[in-house]
Amino acid sequence: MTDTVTLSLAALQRLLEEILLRHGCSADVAACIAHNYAIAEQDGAKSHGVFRLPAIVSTLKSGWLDGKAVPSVDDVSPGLVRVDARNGFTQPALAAGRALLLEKAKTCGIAAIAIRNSHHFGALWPDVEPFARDGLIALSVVNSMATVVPHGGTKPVYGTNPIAFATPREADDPLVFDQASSALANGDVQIAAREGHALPAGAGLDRYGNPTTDPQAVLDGGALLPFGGHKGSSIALMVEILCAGLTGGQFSFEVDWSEHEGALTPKTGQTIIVLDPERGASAPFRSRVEQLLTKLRAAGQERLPGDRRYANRRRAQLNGISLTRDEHEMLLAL
Ligand SMILES: NC(=O)C1=CN([C@@H]2O[C@H](COP(=O)(O)OP(=O)(O)OC[C@H]3O[C@@H](n4cnc5c(N)ncnc54)[C@H](OP(=O)(O)O)[C@@H]3O)[C@@H](O)[C@H]2O)C=CC1
Ligand SMILES: O=C(O)C1=NCCCC1
Repeated sequence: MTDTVTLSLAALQRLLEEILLRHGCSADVAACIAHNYAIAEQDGAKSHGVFRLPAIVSTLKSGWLDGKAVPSVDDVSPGLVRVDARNGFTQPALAAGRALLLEKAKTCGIAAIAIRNSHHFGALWPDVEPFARDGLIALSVVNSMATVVPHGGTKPVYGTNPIAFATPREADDPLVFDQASSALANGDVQIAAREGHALPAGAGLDRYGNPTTDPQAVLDGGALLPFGGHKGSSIALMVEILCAGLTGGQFSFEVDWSEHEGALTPKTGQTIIVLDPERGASAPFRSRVEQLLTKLRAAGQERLPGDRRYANRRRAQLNGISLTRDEHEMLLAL
């Protein structure tokens, strides 16, 4: 018996959809979330692919997250869409406001969507890459639950607060980066604990505020550090302000699921700003992007953000998505 099971994207998506339907999601929500986690797995986002399904199921069972929520979309101004996810996942809330956001960005050249009362438990690039495929630049931020200390502090206040950016290119796939503002994503700490790997130095603190490379010590009441000291800390601060202050959602430190045993997803907010480069740029935008990327390659940067992910995607499109037998059995059990 082999140690892996290979599935097509469609087959993985169907399996995830069935799990979500069985645990109380509506058909629309199940399809949207299954797509999101299947493409994350396909592109090699191990920390935000099928790995997340047990925690999603446990959260749905706890009653903390509403898998049937119907988002409400509010056309606030020529440049702003607000969406109340009504305690559902973020991705269906984004899908509900997306057409209006695109229309505004095309009309004004710039527009934003501010989503609140929303649970984002996945990777951010699936949110921004499609905007770049529609010819727009997109910048997105999400906050989560307090697991990251501010620079110089010992108590967690921030989430791992990722930021993602996508821009169209001349002929290639969009250029996309998507990164936590902490030294590591919490998902990678969980994977390190499960697999018995040490964390890199400078990523975590134990419950007493001492530096540690033990992932379990970080998970048992410890915390993560921002990447790059005060610089990552300020990015996490900005993410909180854009995701909670602006949207009306909660700061990471306000997330309180204590009355919902088994809850693991953060109810916070997400903001995405999109720009139409055809309206704003002073020179042909896409060729200017290519000039910069050519210069980076010439300067010795062999790998651009997104290269690994696109390579995984191409491999999976040819050969299917490979899950370990344990991962596949975990999904079947759910
Ligand atoms: N929902 C939430 O609240 C949270 C979600 N996350 C998600 O976790 C995922 C992982 O985050 P994180 O661990 O910080 O990401 P990584 O550090 O793995 O990667 C960050 C970015 O840098 C790129 N990159 C990595 N290595 C190189 C390199 N050597 N040269 C050039 N570019 C490089 C990656 O491209 P590539 O993709 O091609 O490897 C990616 O765009 C993200 O998808 C994020 O959205 C994280 C925190 C919270
Ligand atoms: O990996 C992380 O860090 C997180 N991912 C999903 C949401 C919570 C934080």
